[in-house]
Amino acid sequence: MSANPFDGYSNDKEKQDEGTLNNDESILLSTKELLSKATPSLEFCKVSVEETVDRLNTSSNTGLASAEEASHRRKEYGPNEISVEDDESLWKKFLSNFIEDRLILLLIGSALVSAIMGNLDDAVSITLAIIIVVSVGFVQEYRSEKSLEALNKLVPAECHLIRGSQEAHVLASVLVPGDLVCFRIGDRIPADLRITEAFDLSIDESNLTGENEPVHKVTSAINKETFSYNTTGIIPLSDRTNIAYMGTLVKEGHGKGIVVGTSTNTSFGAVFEMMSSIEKPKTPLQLAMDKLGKDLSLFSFIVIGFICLIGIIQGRSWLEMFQISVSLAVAAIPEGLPIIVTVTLALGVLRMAKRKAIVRRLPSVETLGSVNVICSDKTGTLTSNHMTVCKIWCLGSMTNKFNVLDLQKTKGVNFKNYLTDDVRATLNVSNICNNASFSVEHSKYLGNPTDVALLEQLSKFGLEDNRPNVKKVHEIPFNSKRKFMATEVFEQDGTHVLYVKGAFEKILSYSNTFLNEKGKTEKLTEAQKANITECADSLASEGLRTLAFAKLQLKGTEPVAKLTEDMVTDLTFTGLIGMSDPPRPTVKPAMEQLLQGGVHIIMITGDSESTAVNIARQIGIPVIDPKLSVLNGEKLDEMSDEQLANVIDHVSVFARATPEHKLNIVRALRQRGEVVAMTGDGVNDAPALKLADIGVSMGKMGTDVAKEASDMVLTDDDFSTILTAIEEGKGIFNNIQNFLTFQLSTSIAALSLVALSTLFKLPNPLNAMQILWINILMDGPPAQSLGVEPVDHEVMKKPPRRRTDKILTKQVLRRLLGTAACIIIGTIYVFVKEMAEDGKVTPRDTTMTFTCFVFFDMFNALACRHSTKSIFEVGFLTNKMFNAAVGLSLLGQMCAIYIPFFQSVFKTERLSLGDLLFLLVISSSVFIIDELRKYRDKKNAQNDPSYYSIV
Ligand SMILES: Nc1ncnc2c1ncn2[C@@H]1O[C@H](COP(=O)(O)OP(=O)(O)OP(=O)(O)O)[C@@H](O)[C@H]1O
Ligand SMILES: [Ca+2]
Repeated sequence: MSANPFDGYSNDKEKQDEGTLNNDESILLSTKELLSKATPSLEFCKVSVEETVDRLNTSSNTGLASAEEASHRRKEYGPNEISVEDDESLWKKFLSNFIEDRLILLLIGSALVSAIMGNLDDAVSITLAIIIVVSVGFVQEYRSEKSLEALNKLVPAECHLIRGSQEAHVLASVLVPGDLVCFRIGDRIPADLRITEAFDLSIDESNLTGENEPVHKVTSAINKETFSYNTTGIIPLSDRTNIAYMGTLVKEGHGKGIVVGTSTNTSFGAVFEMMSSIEKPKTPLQLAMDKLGKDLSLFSFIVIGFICLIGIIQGRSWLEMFQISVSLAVAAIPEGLPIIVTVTLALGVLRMAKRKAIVRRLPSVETLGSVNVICSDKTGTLTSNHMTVCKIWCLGSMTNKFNVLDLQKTKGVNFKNYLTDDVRATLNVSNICNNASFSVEHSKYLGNPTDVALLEQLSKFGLEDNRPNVKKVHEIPFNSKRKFMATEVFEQDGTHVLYVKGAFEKILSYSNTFLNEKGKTEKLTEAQKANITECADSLASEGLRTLAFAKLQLKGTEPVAKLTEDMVTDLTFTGLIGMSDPPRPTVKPAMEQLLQGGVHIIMITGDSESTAVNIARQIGIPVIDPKLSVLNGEKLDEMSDEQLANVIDHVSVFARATPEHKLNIVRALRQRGEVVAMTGDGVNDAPALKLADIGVSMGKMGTDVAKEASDMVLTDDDFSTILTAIEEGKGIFNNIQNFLTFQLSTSIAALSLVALSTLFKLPNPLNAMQILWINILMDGPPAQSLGVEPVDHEVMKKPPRRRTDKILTKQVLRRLLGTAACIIIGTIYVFVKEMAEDGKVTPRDTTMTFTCFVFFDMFNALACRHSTKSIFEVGFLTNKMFNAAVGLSLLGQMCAIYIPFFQSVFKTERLSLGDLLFLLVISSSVFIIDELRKYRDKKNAQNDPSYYSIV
């Protein structure tokens, strides 16, 4: 659906098996050539960092010198955006509609035949009708295109830029060659970069190369000789290991790079241009509508063929039969159906965007109404991921869990007095083992929120950022699987130290000594370890995220050759820090509503059990018995998939979960046939977001990786927006059912009317032009306006729709057949009555029949605004577009019977006021009968609490 340059195609989405095309392989094959195009990354991967800096006249520390320089370059290279121009002109598109539709061609043919036979009147009217039919279709198609285009602009890409030694968070479109960009785990690369700094960096390039394994990236230049075997002399993309490509995702570590190529000068730009020419696969609903359309066409063709045959056997005029048949075909075949569905979906999605939920893949709209399990991660989704350090605890100076340094309660206290050696050391580890950085522009720290919180509290103790005074040589970056981070540095005096911070169980299991309040290292006894664990648990059960800090004196004056995880052992524990991250205020009420609607909610978090349970209770996720309702990562590891599937019903909190656990949980749920929504913000959520039926990510604070993997982005980061989205999703579905009821009943009525009159040897009650006009009502504005009916909030009371439920349910079919029957009987009655008066068919008779049908249709549309509620409950004024569409249609009908020119086109006559009133009374029957049905259903369902809509 998207033409967003930063929205790559996913190539491993399991949910694509639902009938949508997965033609990635062919895309990749055909893009191979494009990718070997010589982009700047090819030139720069062969040269050193220094030379890159030189050639682009920039700096690998401070970036481009000034904003003037940048704007100068921007003039030369243009903005870093990829847009696809549609070069076909509107006129061409409009004209092509006349030739592409075979039925329209037939109509044109019949107009020509009429003209040749000297029947100029007919020829003119048919031509006019054709122009109107095509124009209405064209306007709708154009609207659908425009609204789809608007969808693509909803999620702009951002990046972390250093320019003139100032750091800032900016839109990716401002980048120019020479700019210095920082990126870390979870980010999307904003342009083609020559990497200048890399810490354990690996990047997922699958959307460019199709290779699923992330590529390890380095800073050193590529040696030309190594690739001499390649006849073209072009180094393959996957071998340019010092280049970070635009649109790829950082899977591990962090680094910096200099922009070498922007917009179309990147490899992604080349692929994108090609990709945008490929049509997006249709959604299951659209496919179902296409199929329905085809089935109906076949059916109508058979009926029309039959009518035509009988008519000719009866000796009616060839030309008249031909015209009637073709117009009937135009009318009865709901060619407008798929397009109305698309417009309804697209408009619905735009409406959702206004309510802060951006749908990235159209099919999710259909799934929203069926969600019955929501898995949510905690940090950043249920909480705001804005951490504040609350408590510090060190073994030496505080000894037990009742004695904790509380940074919040003791206001007005001078914390400098509490700087015992172990507290100081803990703060120092939290400072050095940290990747957040200060942005002057935003006057705050940017980076991982945990890291940011740790730096923010230093000033309370009168401490400054000590990182400029040490030399960092290696790092093991934090990730959710590892759950710790380690930094190897040389202090100013040359001491060689490893600083470590992370989940307290981890750090504690790697420690065998601790630092006491005097700064002496002591052996850590089992009892003391138990004491630390108890204290960490006590902090966590207050809902605090609890980290442990430790260090290790390293030997030697040279950096270790390679810093690996197994070197993180025999650590000296320094202390614990607890940070608060309170739940978002809107989460609790949203949870209540979801639970009421029968949705099962599961929290899956990387945080500890106690923290998770505390937060779960705060937001109203039921944790009745922690033994049954809470599972942690270790226990999960011991379980088979089957065991997991068996217990999952009772579990509401999963703690210490790794990304794989999150994935397994979602998989287990889906295997049980549940429709799962997963919400998340972090890199650790991405795989599960992808697998879930609907992945929902946070737009403001969420990582690019999570957004990329998700189907829907919440731009306000507010969990309760999911409710809105589900509501809209259900509403859209109802609207589609409603206009289907309207369209199909009209279509069946028109078809049957002509068929019956032919069968009973009556003259045709409607002529070709009249049928075409009815077609415009049926396929055009009135039908479309039913698609924008505002959502009824009560839709949330309805239980989730089953995945397998059809759109045309028995109830819908029964309803539309009933309506059609009513219209047919009413119209035939009027026709026969008029005809009986003088014994032959006069223009007055057809005018009465024609107007009767149109009035019927308008009342039918009114009845179709809601499937179960009376229009008096829904309100006559709640859908403005509907009133406008119906008003216009009626005005059109009046023109058709009162204005001489149109009278000659439609072969009509003026009717008296009495006639109109008579027709209104007859045609309102369809509306009254439907109101009675609604009343009866409501009465019958009075005792059913979930009753909202039986359709
Ligand atoms: N920057 C960091 N450095 C070191 N350790 C960290 C860092 N951030 C988090 N941790 C530790 O790792 C644990 C797991 O973090 P992880 O990112 O997997 O999940 P989370 O963010 O706590 O929760 P959720 O999955 O709900 O978003 C945290 O509870 C914390 O103890
Ligand atoms: Ca998270």
